[in-house]
Amino acid sequence: MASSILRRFIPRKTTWMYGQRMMSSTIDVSVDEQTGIALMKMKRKPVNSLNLEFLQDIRNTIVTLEQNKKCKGLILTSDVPKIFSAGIDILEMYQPNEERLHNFWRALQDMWLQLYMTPLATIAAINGHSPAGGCLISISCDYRIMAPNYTIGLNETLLGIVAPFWFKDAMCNTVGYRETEIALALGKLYSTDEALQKGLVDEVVTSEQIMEAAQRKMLEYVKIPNMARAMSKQLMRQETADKLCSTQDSDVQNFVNFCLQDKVQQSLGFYLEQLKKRKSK
Ligand SMILES: CC/C=C\CCC/C=C/C(=O)SCCNC(=O)CCNC(=O)[C@H](O)C(C)(C)COP(=O)(O)OP(=O)(O)OC[C@H]1O[C@@H](n2cnc3c(N)ncnc32)[C@H](O)[C@@H]1OP(=O)(O)O
Repeated sequence: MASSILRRFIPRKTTWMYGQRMMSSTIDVSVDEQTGIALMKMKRKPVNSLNLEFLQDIRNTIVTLEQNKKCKGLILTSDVPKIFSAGIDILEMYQPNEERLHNFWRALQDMWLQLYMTPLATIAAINGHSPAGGCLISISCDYRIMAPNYTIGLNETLLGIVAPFWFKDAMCNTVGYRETEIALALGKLYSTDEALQKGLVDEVVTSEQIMEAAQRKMLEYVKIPNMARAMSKQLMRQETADKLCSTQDSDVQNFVNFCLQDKVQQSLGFYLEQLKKRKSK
């Protein structure tokens, strides 16, 4: 399965395990050993934005769960009200330290490869807004359930930046070429209903029902013989993952060069200002 990918990365250990519970400062995980279903709640306040350490924590958690023989499925959700994840922490890209910027992008790549190719069945219970990197996490799961009145999409162009090819590939694999082309150009944030209509999410239920719906669907997944299910996933996804695996270093360098451009820094600074202004209105 993803073992060729997994062997290449040895994650930093920051997640603690107490019996069936794992904790870090940004993630809460519990494993139900009867059903084989793990629940991971993201809790990096205020908006679950993805910084270097948070990305490493997410990846470590997936690795640890993969090593737990009793765990077959993972439900990802948020503990922050109304926000699944605000995507990449913009402060990682704005006025960055160059070495950290390298490490940050590598951590994002590694987290994505781990999540996208994990042999665990994965369901995103999207209980809040899910722009950009939040959308990437969602579309990297096997199944998506979303609560009403939130938004999801790859809105990078609105920040004056560009979704990398592997975000684009994951989106294309989910909603198709033409929809992705429109979505990326316009930085489209879909409402929950639009997302369902376009196949960006698979199911819509109320916030109150979302965990029950995710558990119900996950029971369907974990009932399937594990190896057959995991190999089918690999069949669908390996080619996409390999595209990044074979170009990880140059992808990091492209990202760093892109971010360090004055124009990009100006756009990010402007976007951050807008976020603050919006808040004070
Ligand atoms: C070659 C390739 C090059 C580049 C590729 C880069 C790919 C990038 C991928 C990304 O993920 S970029 C990030 C995109 N994310 C967004 O655009 C989301 C922006 N945020 C929002 O829209 C909203 O904050 C919200 C998520 C809808 C939540 O709204 P709410 O009203 O509940 O909160 P508020 O806006 O007041 O935010 C609280 C607090 O958090 C800060 N914040 C929000 N999002 C981010 C973020 N992504 N990174 C860092 N900080 C963020 C916001 O400024 C507020 O801060 P403050 O309390 O200090 O004012």
